[in-house]
Amino acid sequence: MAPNPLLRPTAEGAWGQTSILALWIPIVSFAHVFAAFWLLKTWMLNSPGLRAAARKAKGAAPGLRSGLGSRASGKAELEAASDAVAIQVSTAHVSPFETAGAAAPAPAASEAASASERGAEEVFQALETGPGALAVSHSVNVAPSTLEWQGIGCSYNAPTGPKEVLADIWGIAQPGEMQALLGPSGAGKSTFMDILALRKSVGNLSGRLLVNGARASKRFIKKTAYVPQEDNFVPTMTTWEVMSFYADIILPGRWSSERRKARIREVLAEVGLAHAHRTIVGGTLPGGLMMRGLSGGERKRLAIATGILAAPSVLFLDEPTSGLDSFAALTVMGYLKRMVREQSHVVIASIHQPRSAIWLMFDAVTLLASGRLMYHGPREGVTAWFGSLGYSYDPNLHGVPSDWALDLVAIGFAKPARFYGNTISTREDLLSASAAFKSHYLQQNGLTSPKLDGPAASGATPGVLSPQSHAISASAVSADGSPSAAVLAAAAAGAEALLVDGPPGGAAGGDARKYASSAWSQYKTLFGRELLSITRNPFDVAGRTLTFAWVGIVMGSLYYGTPFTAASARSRLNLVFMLLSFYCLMPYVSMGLYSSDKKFYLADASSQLYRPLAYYLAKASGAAGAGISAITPFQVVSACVFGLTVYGMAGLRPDPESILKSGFINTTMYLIASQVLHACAVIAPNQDVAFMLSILWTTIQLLLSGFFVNFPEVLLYFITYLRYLSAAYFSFEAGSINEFGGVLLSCAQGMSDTEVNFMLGAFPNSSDVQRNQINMFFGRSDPNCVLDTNSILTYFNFRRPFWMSACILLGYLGVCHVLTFVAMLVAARRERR
Ligand SMILES: Nc1ncnc2c1ncn2[C@@H]1O[C@H](COP(=O)(O)OP(=O)(O)OP(=O)(O)O)[C@@H](O)[C@H]1O
Repeated sequence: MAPNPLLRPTAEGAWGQTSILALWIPIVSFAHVFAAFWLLKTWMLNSPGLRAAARKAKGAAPGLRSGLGSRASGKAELEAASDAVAIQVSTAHVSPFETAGAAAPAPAASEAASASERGAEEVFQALETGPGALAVSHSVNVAPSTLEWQGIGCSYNAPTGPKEVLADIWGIAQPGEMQALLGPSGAGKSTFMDILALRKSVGNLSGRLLVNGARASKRFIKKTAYVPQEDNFVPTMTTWEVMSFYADIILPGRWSSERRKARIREVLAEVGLAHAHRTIVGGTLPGGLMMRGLSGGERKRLAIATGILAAPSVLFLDEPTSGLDSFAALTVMGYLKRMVREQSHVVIASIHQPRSAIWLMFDAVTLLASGRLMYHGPREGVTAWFGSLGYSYDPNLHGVPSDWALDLVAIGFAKPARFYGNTISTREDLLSASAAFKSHYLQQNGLTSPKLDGPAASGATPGVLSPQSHAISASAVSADGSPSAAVLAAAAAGAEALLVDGPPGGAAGGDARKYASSAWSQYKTLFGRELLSITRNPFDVAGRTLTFAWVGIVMGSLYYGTPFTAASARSRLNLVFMLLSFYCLMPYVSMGLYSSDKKFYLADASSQLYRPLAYYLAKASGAAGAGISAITPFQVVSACVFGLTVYGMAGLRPDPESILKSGFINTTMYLIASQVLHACAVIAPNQDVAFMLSILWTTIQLLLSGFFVNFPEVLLYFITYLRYLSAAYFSFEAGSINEFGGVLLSCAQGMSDTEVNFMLGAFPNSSDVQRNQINMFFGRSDPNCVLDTNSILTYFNFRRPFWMSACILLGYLGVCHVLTFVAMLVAARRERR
């Protein structure tokens, strides 16, 4: 028999004899040094004194040294930033109480003066004492836009039949106007706001949406900003970094880095956050760790700051005061009010029970109830309008008019007259009050109700309403055939700039290309955000690396120094399989992270912030999602730490080529499993379903890997073809070929009865002659006895060359990526709003 270099006839199976010390000791050491580095980082992040010292040593501000390349900014620069802001401020205070007024009905006498005075005092206090108390001059102009909506309706196809949630809603919002969207819970406020913001992609929608008198096109979405109730910031990023991220994504690509920074400083000063530029946002990390950062009010102002960064014409805010205490709510609204006045944004904010001072900041109000329009117009006119219907407002009895209006239109519960006075209490009353208002509104504005032909437009179109329905049609104009006066006024004011590229003065808000920045720039920015979220959560990286290393050490200890004898065939086979099973299972620790990643993406996708492909590539090439530490390089490190530790300790095939091949197969298997779990998280509507899908996949992987089931023995053989869906099957094949291909193991000492029985059991289909040979050769000692492990490969029918299995696995990984990307696109469309 030809001597085989891998054959170790003298191997006795002694401790350590075959373990590869030169492999596992460096790997385990590396894992601990690597983890120690990240633990040190954790310690530094949590020790303000150390941080300050490090900053001093480097002469830079870490809060601004973001790792986002061009976003980096030093201490000197920040100080310059503060100076710049100081230079830009003027001393003009803006009263939040100026009203739009002219066309407003006479204010009800009942708008309690005391409330007004109290509110005014508090608001001034808030605006004067805040860090951004002074009015800031602006380097970017807002393209003024008038938004008008006519006969907006929305219904859903519920199992019980069509469910109408909005019907025939009319109104208009002018530049520089702050509008409140009020209504009892379930009135349809969010639905309505989503429609106005062109962010509604489900439901049957009808009506018209006009911007400066022309149909609202898909591009209008770029002129709007939507500040959701729950913000979507990476908790570990600082205020400055969050702003830089958005600046890089939504400000025009042609802007220089300096100009971007200047704009950020300007906006932070505007919302009173200049002092908090280094503060981290804070909140709960995907892993559950809570980080302290900005206060609730500051966080809300940061959300507003990101909203106004690109100077949108229309800013939508969903419950901007929710979760804030009364003073923080007032401060937020005060900043908003000033900004609206200075910059001519249109602000539409849904709001629940505003305190009187906040109520007084609104110029106009839209009141909805049960999906019907109850009132739309100047704030001061609410009481007068309902008074004209016989529902009179008594300030002593009803308090703030907004509270009264909400109580008035809420039906479905008892409203004793002694508390509520004359009130709307039945659906009939509500419908009749709504019809009265609609007819009053149309008459006042010289409009006629449009006859909407055919079925309502489907929400599947990005423009929300069908394109033809956006146009001013004959039925959507005033009674004399011309567009409504407000629309004409806005158009005459030059607000047409909204829908054309490059507004006068190069305002950011006017760039109507679908994306402000190039794909490459978006990729870099997104990659930077992912990387930053990792480096700011170092404990996670350290924890994962150590987990992998120690699980590897435990497993490696169990198989330590597996001898190169025929008796070790079973252990070696088991190890090859256990390694790949481990790689199938380990990604489950990241499922929560994959789900939170989806949330991040969907929120950004609804605003069309960046190209989905840029996001995906940033993630695939470097990161697995905002806030996720399992980025691909880290995944590779973890996978290698575990696999090579076990490999070295157990002493699998020791030549470098086999070690590399094993590392490749195991890492690829791990990446595939991670990718499949990620895809499941994207496809599934919730995490429970994601787990179910993933478990189904993992079960198929392991069952059909070939380790548990001897395929030729399966009665329903056709089912075994499912093995071609199993990446574990190909991994097991490649791993086995790598370990056993062309290897002769010594059986010089003979085998114990147990080992002989295993050999017999391992090859159940062997002929009697072969069984006798096994007994004869392995059952007694013979210096020339060898086991040709190719017989193991033949038994499992593993014939594919290693390179072919490797290519199949790479293809599998590629398909998983494509599927995940497509699933993301579909989810963004399906689950948008
Ligand atoms: N996808 C949907 N399918 C069916 N009904 C829906 C759907 N989305 C919303 N609705 C229903 O539409 C109605 C209006 O919901 P919406 O969220 O707009 O109300 P809201 O005024 O914002 O309420 P809240 O103040 O409680 O947030 C509710 O009855 C809600 O159940």
